[in-house]
Amino acid sequence: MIKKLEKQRILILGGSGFIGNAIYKELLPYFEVHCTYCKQYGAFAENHVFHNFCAEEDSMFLLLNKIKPTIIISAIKGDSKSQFEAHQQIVNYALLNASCLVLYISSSEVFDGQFKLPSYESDPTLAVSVSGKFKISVEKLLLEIIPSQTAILRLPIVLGINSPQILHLRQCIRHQATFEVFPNLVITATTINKVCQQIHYIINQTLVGIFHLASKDMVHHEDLFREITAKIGDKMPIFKSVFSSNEDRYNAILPKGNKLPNQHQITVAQVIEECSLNEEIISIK
Ligand SMILES: NC(=O)C1=CN([C@@H]2O[C@H](COP(=O)(O)OP(=O)(O)OC[C@H]3O[C@@H](n4cnc5c(N)ncnc54)[C@H](OP(=O)(O)O)[C@@H]3O)[C@@H](O)[C@H]2O)C=CC1
Ligand SMILES: Cc1cn([C@H]2C[C@H](O)[C@@H](COP(=O)(O)OP(=O)(O)O[C@H]3O[C@@H](C)C(=O)[C@@H](O)[C@H]3O)O2)c(=O)[nH]c1=O
Repeated sequence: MIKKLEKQRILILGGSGFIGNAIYKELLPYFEVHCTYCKQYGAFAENHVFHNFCAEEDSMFLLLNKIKPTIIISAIKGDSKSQFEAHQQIVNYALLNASCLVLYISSSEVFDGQFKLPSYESDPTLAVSVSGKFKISVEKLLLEIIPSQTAILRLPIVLGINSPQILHLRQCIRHQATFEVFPNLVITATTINKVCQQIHYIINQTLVGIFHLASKDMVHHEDLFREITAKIGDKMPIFKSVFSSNEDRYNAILPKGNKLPNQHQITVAQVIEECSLNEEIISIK
């Protein structure tokens, strides 16, 4: 039995989601972990460590004072005003609890307004999408007010054998359906297993700052999915190439100034390998 670190109590906002639930499963054997869900009552209402929280209806202040977390991981979706207000409550709570660590799951979308080059941790953010601008606003809120308690975890597209994207790809292969790819989009990628390992390490080391939890090399979006498909088997979906410009466009975040140790890094080849594990393993999982 792995000894739980009694002192830490973790609250995962969005613990019913793809990323949040994977983090929950990763940390559960080691820490006291609480999660929130919003609409997925069926799956989580009976679980006593899952608390119903929808940002536009419920009070983050009450939730935080009920759970009294020492680590907060924000993995909720949405780019509304209520999500921002919820994060303002998180900041107020952290100001009163100086040892509380806040991990914010951000995204490569914070750089979707500049596409000439890949982006590094210290590059100025620039977004054109609503979600990218929203994430920048939360990053700024946390970094300006509680910088010594904040870890900004920027993620690229997160894959893995049970990830929504790969399950969608397998469906498109099975039913010969169209799968959208971007031939001139240069991205980085990662897997949910690697993200969970990295977040576990960041918590154990109580690291703060900005992290690009992405592959250390880049790939064209279309090539990534074609290579995964080729490794899965000899059937293909109908790849629908979507061109948004003639020359290469980057939406790639690279780790550089804040790298984790080698064993916590990942390459595109490793992402492809992990995503193309055969289905038998999926059924065991
Ligand atoms: N998936 C990816 O590849 C990447 C994701 N990210 C970011 O990670 C975060 C989580 O993404 P992902 O796990 O894929 O998303 P999911 O849609 O799988 O999960 C979203 C979570 O947020 C909860 N939620 C939805 N609406 C609200 C609301 N109004 N108030 C409170 N909680 C709400 C959901 O609860 P419920 O389902 O119970 O309603 C769920 O727990 C997002 O911020 C996303 O931008 C960043 C980069 C890549
Ligand atoms: C849909 C779309 C995506 N993209 C880019 C964005 C991203 O780098 C890559 C994959 O986007 P998808 O929406 O297909 O991936 P997907 O995994 O569906 O979406 C995730 O992407 C990451 C980056 C996030 O930040 C998450 O919030 C989530 O949006 O393709 C475009 O350039 N144009 C588009 O029209």
